[in-house]
Amino acid sequence: MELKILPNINTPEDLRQLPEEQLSALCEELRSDIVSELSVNPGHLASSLGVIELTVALHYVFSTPYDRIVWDVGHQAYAHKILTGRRDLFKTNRKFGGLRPFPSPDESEYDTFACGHASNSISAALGMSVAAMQKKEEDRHIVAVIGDGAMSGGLAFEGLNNASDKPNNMLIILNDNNMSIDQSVGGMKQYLLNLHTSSTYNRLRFRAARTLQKWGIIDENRRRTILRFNNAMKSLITRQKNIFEGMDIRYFGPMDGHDIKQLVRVLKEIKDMKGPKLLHIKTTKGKGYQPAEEEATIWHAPGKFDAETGERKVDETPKPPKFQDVFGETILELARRNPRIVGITPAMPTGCSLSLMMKEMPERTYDVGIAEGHAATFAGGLAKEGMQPFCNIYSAFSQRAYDNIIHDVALLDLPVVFCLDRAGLVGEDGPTHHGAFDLAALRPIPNVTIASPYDEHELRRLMYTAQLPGKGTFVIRYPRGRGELLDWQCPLEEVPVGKGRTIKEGTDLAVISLGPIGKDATRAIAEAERTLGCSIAHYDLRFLKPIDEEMLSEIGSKFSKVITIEDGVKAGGMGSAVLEYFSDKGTVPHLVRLGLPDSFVPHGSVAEERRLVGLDNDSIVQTISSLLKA
Ligand SMILES: Cc1ncc(C[n+]2csc(CCOP(=O)(O)OP(=O)(O)O)c2C)c(N)n1
Ligand SMILES: CC(=O)[C@@H](O)[C@H](O)COP(=O)(O)O
Ligand SMILES: [Mg+2]
Repeated sequence: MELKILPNINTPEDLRQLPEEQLSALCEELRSDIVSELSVNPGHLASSLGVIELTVALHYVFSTPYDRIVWDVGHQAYAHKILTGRRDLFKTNRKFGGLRPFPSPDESEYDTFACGHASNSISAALGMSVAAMQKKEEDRHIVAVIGDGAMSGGLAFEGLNNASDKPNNMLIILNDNNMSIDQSVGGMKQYLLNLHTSSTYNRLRFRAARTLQKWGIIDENRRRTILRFNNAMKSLITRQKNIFEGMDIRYFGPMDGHDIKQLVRVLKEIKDMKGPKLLHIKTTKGKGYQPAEEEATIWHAPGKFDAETGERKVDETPKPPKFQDVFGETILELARRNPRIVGITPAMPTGCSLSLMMKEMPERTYDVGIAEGHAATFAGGLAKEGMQPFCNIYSAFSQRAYDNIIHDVALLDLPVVFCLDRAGLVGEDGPTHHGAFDLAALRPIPNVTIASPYDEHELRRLMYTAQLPGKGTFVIRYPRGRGELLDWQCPLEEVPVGKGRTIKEGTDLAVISLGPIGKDATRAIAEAERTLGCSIAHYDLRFLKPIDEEMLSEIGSKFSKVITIEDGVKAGGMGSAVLEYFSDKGTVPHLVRLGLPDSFVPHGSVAEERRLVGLDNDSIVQTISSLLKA
């Protein structure tokens, strides 16, 4: 498509100069631009396509950046980036050193808050709205844009609850495409579907009030009073329980979120209304790009594709499985044998491959929505009554479940297996999504066993071990992406809890690793021995907790130089645990800890991120070389 309007839009101010009649054409140009760019530079496609009209309308009607738009998750904000002066840089989106994966105030004054983890927009926008009132900035508008999936999160409800109670003028836009990454689930989904029935009533109400104003029968103030009064009357007459209205948050909609003309009109009408309000728009995830509309889950983040044909570029050569698939296949295998096993995911069934078990055993699998804290406590309840839950949560999102794991699972010593996927550096999703903190955060919690597999076989064995009787709360963390074994289907055997393994003997120095980064350590050790002519021992700790004191004692007696390698923050992580052990014993070797620094690691490929933090092959070899000379 030839772009005629978009190249002239460098800021939202340029957009606001356009006549309204051109907005629709601009939306089509944005759509075409995003599809063509993402076909070669992958990212979150379907959600962004679904909010193009909304994005244009918001920047057209509101005075951004003075007015604040708070995006929820931020995976839908590509049109926002393009319209806010970042079109030229969009080809660097998600690349190392390039545009950030999600809106970030560090990057642009149009990006107003932290994005990446779902359901925070209402709380953040409420804070901003209350701040505007405190500062007497009565003319500043604050808009939160939240999806139906994110609306299922507990934090969103907490924000709504508070919004109805504190004076504020916030506008919440509920972008309802009836999809999360997978199918939307739960009562809120059903509730929003039912709300559709009130749409005709709302349309008529608006039209009637506008006509009365046009005819000069009522003025603007009166029209607003009537609309407000009508809302109250509607509740009285129909006793229809609209949860938002019931909480004194004025509700508008649902309306077609792709009708740019109507969107602009309605936003203009409601923007200056006082008090909290919610505009419910209905959109289609993937709008305007047929393959994405048809299979929104796949096109949530489709990888590279042919923009013309919609054919995804999938490399078919045989490869080792993704860790998530080893989890998915193994839990299914275990569940066939053990009828007490149930699977839980907070909104990531495809992402963590619990979908495999869901297909065969829908009655024993639970997608609980974007609700990590609930997922953990729900698992606790199941375990308390004798079930054996496997609760799979992405490591970064498990931060939301910290107290639930402590209070509702570990404290009761309940046998829940937490499988933390995407542990360690995740690549292009960047700092919000790196699984950096789980080891350090979970280590101090009593009653918890923490393990990480060296490879796919170990993941299977650890999963088998974790569901055996008496194993208590058990955490298994593993990374995003593929392992290295084509023949990953080993027999399911018990692993001795709290026992590490010697991968190779050596004499000059010991390397202790935890998890699949141990494979990288194995390679670096081989290179160091080859190039430096040294002999290095390699130990796979396997369990962070209970830590293998016997193995550490042996290492302490044999080596004065030790390197620890982990794919998590150094502060409080595995290296810290090893140091604590030696310190408690009174003999501390010269110990170098490799891991993530005390700073947020930016986005890029995993290889680039590892290089940056000193966890790539060359850095490990270099560290070995330096320590040998020390
Ligand atoms: C706390 C948290 N849990 C899970 C995710 C993963 N996630 C990202 S987008 C998304 C779906 C969001 O659905 P919705 O808000 O409806 O937006 P849509 O993709 O439909 O536009 C999920 C589950 C996340 N980013 N944050
Ligand atoms: C925006 C978001 O949080 C998810 O879409 C996330 O990017 C998924 O990550 P994976 O690609 O690792 O499943
Ligand atoms: Mg949605």
